[in-house]
Amino acid sequence: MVQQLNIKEINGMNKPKFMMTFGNVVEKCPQAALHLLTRRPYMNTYEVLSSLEEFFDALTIEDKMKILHQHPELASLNKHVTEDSVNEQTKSGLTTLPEHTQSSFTELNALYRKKFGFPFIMCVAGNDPHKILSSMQERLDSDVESEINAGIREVKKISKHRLSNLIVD
Ligand SMILES: NC(=O)N[C@H]1NC(=O)NC1=O
Repeated sequence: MVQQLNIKEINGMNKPKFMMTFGNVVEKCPQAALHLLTRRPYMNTYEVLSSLEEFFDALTIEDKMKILHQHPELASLNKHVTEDSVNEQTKSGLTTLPEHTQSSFTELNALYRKKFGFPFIMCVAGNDPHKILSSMQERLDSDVESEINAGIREVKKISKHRLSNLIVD
C-alpha cells in the first residue's frame, strides 16, 4: 500500500523525497516529476493534475516517442519492469494468465511492435485481459500517427491514476 500525502506535505517535501515519490508517475520519466516539483506550491489535487497536463502539452514528438519506448510490454514481466507497472498489471490479472492467453499477448505484442516500432500501451486499471487483448487487436489496424496519440493518451491516464493514488485531499 502506497502512503498517501496531503497537499501540505507535497508542498513541503524536499527535492530527493519528492523525486523518489513522484519519479515514476510517468513511467521512467523523472522530467515529469521535476516539472511537478518546480510548479509548487499547489492548493489541491486538481492543481497537481493540471500541472501534469501542462507537462504533457509541452512535449515534442521526440519526447513523446521516448516516453512510449520507456514502457514495458504488457504481460511480459522482467527485471526492468517498475513496481508501479507490476502492481497495475497484477491487479488486472496480467501476471497470472492461462497459457493460451499469455501466447496471445506475446503474439500481439510482437505484431504491434513490428508495425509501429514501439510497445502497445494501455492503462490497464479497470480492464481485464480479454478487454485488453481486444483493444490490442483493434488498434493493430490503426496507423502510426493515431497510435502515437493513442499511446500518449493512455500514458496520461496511467500517470493520472498513479498521481491520484499518491495524493489525499
Ligand atoms: N505497456 C503498458 O501499457 N504499460 C502499462 N499500462 C499500465 O496500466 N501500466 C503500465 O505500466
